[in-house]
Amino acid sequence: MHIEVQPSHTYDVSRYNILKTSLLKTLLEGANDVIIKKNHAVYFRNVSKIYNTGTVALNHFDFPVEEGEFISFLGPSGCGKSTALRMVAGLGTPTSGEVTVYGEPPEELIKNTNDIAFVFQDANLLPWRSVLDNVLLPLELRGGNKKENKQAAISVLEMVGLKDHLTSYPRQLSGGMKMRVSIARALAARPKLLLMDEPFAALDEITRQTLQMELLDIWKKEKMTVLFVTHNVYEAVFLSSKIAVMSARPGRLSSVIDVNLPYPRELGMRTHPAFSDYVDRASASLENDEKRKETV
Ligand SMILES: Nc1ncnc2c1ncn2[C@@H]1O[C@H](COP(=O)(O)OP(=O)(O)OP(=O)(O)O)[C@@H](O)[C@H]1O
Repeated sequence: MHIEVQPSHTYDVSRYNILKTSLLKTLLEGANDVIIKKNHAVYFRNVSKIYNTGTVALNHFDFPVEEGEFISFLGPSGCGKSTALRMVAGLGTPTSGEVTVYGEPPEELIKNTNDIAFVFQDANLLPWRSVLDNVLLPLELRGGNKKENKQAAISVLEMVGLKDHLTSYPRQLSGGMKMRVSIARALAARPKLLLMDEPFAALDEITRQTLQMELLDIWKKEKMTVLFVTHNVYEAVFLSSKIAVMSARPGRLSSVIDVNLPYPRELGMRTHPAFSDYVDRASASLENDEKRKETV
């Protein structure tokens, strides 16, 4: 006999143990193969994506993401990182295979919940709205209590260090500040899953490092799952609990690297030999893939 168990979205240890106990009973009564599935925030199951131009952006991409992880998608330009991320946000569907978020189609969650939020490389702020009003926008679109919405927006703006700029306009902000507003806007509705597509790529190195630290703080505080697209090996190692290295187009999963460096991560960590080892492993995985491609 073969039994599969999918625990509910919210990880509840006591329920899980009761489940295990009753399964054990079943097992003793005759089952011989029990699989307890982990809670998955996102699951790419054998996903392929062929655009109508004929471009194969993803090819049999298979990757589970557990709740609470910080995952980076690392890979060369055009390998399908954004395509994969956009599908998780319900912006595009697989040609074959399946993407689920908390076991459901992402379009359903986008329609019915605030569970998924997206931060793009460009902050995409509305120039005629103040910082506070930009962050309020998605909350207003969802309706709800005006006073509570305002409180929620102010609270996330405090979290990203912008509480003194509520009435400023985007033209008065630096690139780093604009990105902070964009992150605050994504966080305002307290998503469970934050999707980030090269959010720091256009920033100078110092601002990028500061925002990386702040993002890790927020991730820990909010207990979210983060999917983060980057080309940058150092950024991937510094931020991630796990790196999904993708091969050049058509995008496949080339390797998965568990980054077992402790959190909180300090900037000084970048000079540690263990950090360099992970950078070497991720770089080697990217290079091997390039070589494989050349010999095909
Ligand atoms: N809407 C589209 N129609 C046709 N082709 C597309 C579309 N979007 C992306 N592509 C192609 O699919 C491939 C993967 O694109 P994608 O943007 O997912 O890659 P990426 O890894 O995120 O690249 P980059 O790191 O340069 O942003 C590329 O060849 C791209 O040109």
